[in-house]
Amino acid sequence: MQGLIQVAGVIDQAEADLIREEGADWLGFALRLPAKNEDLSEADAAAIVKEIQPEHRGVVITYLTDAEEIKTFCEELGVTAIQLHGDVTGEELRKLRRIAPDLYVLKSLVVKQDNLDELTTIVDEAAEWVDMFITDTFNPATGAKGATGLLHDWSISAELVRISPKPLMLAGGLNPDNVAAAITEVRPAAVDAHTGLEDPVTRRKDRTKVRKFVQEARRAFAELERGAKA
Ligand SMILES: O=C(O)c1ccccc1N[C@@H]1O[C@H](COP(=O)(O)O)[C@@H](O)[C@H]1O
Repeated sequence: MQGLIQVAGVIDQAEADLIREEGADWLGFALRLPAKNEDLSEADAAAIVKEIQPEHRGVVITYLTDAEEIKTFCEELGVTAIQLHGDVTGEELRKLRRIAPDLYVLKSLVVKQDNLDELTTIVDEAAEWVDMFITDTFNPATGAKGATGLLHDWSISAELVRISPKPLMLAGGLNPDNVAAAITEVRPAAVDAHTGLEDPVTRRKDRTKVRKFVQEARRAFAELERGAKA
């Protein structure tokens, strides 16, 4: 699982193809969000997921918090991984593991200014029931907990990497120009980006940005591994 690259916010088949062609591992589909501002329909997402080959993986990014609803939704879409950005309780995470033991669960840790203690408690309570954590940035101006395009204090994510018994994916404002530095500083198992890979005018993924993001991330992960072996 070390050195994994996810690109989030898939809009359509062409974008999914672009992301796979440029070498990212996982594709994130943002669905069932509170503001109902999804980029694609659930039917379109299911059709794209169906075509994803085993070397890649479709991940649903959502604010759902009810274990039964999450399980049913994943089955409907045909996905085997879910990224939970809502305030899902430990009880629901435990239930989800019980009713969907093969579902790969990522739990978000929303980084604010001074909430390391709060996030540490979430890691302690949730680690048994999830497969990976993802740190993402809170935007106090909008209340958004993901796809903000904003960086957060990487020292918080680095500390969470140190204390977490489960691997951690770093997200929040990553782009081709900062992903290598982020990997070097935080030492995550995975990275993930959405808005930093888009063309600002069309709001679609920019092939050159996705390519450079993947290249830079692969290079930085390889350096980490070399350092770990030395
Ligand atoms: O991708 C989305 O639309 C989304 C919506 C709601 C919550 C999370 C979402 N995406 C996640 O946020 C990170 C960071 O985004 P950005 O790079 O800062 O724009 C993204 O990678 C998704 O995992």
